Amino acid sequence: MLETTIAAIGPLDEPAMTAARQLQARLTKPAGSLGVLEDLSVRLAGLAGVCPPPPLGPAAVAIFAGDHGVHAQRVTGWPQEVTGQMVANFLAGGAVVNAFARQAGASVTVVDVGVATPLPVPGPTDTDHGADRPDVPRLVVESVRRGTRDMTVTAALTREEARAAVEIGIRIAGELIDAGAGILLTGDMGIANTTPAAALIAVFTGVDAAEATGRGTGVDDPTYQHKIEVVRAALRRHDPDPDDPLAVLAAVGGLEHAALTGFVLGAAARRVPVLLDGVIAVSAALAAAALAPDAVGAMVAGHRSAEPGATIALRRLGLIPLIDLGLRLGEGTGALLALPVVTSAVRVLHEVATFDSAGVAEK
Ligand SMILES: O=C(O)c1ccc[n+]([C@@H]2O[C@H](COP(=O)([O-])O)[C@@H](O)[C@H]2O)c1
Ligand SMILES: Cc1cc2nc[nH]c2cc1C
Repeated sequence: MLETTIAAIGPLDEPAMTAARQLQARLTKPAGSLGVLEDLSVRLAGLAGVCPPPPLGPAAVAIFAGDHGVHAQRVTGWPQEVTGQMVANFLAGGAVVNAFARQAGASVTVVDVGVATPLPVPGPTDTDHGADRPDVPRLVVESVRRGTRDMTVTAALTREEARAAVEIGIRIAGELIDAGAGILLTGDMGIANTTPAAALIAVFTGVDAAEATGRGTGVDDPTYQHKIEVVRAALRRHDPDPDDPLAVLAAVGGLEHAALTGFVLGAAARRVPVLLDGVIAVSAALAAAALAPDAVGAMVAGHRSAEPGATIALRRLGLIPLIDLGLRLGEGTGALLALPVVTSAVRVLHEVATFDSAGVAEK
């Protein structure tokens, strides 16, 4: 499934992008005055293969949740149980992501790819009502294992586990698109997951652990220095080859990072835009780009996370974040805030009059 997905990912359509650029030049506004939105509209036309690209249709956020063996190295101030407890909060509709999803009109799907603790939520039969109720968060349990292994001791995942998680992400993307989603948004939940995100960013971009690592949920100075050393130790132990992205995900990744990699690939293969959230999403996007370089065409950077690694990853991907509000929450919150910017970019191509049609004089 991974191989067929990668094979289905192709470049942006040049004629559609040319048509979008020409249309932008005829709309009743000074050329270039919509800045990044103009480039975004051109890329979305290239992804759809038609200008204007179809209106985006329903948005779906998928929150991939997992736990991390490296939590044992004290890289975060939060207990591991918070991952499962927040999953319950997402399903109850009480998290920030739920408030933002209601504001944006997006559905919420929570995917347990590897939460360590038993979920304090009702069984699957009590939660599958979400399928026909887009306003109700839905739980999908696809646990590969109950948390990764400690990457400072051994590989976080086997290659097979990493592949399984990637393929879950591909499948979730396909299911959401089949159910009508026109844009996918990434979300993540996993106490300690900024540590593997930093390691992935260091491997795929070649920067030092100290540059890729941030404070995550907000650790103090000694813990931050220790966290950098933990990332460094994992990189030294595994020395992962960036040309073998599955091996990188297995050595120093996480189950939600791997699933997000697949989610991005799945969107790209179906030529549906995928709006990236924070540092976990962009670390997974680097893995997706390493597996399929053309997948970058489907990626839209929702925001610039406060985590320093996010900026490094976005620069490598050549993506400009749509908003920059100092967010560092995850869950998909930054992607949801950026959603109206993306829909507005498409709306411009559909709704704005041309100089000719509106009788406005040109320069
Ligand atoms: O999205 C981000 O850029 C982001 C930045 C910092 C923290 N987070 C969230 O916080 C959790 C991980 O933080 P930590 O400090 O435990 O590694 C995890 O649930 C992430 O969703 C998310
Ligand atoms: C409370 C809490 C909520 C979160 N949402 C995403 N990551 C999180 C981490 C914590 C600690």
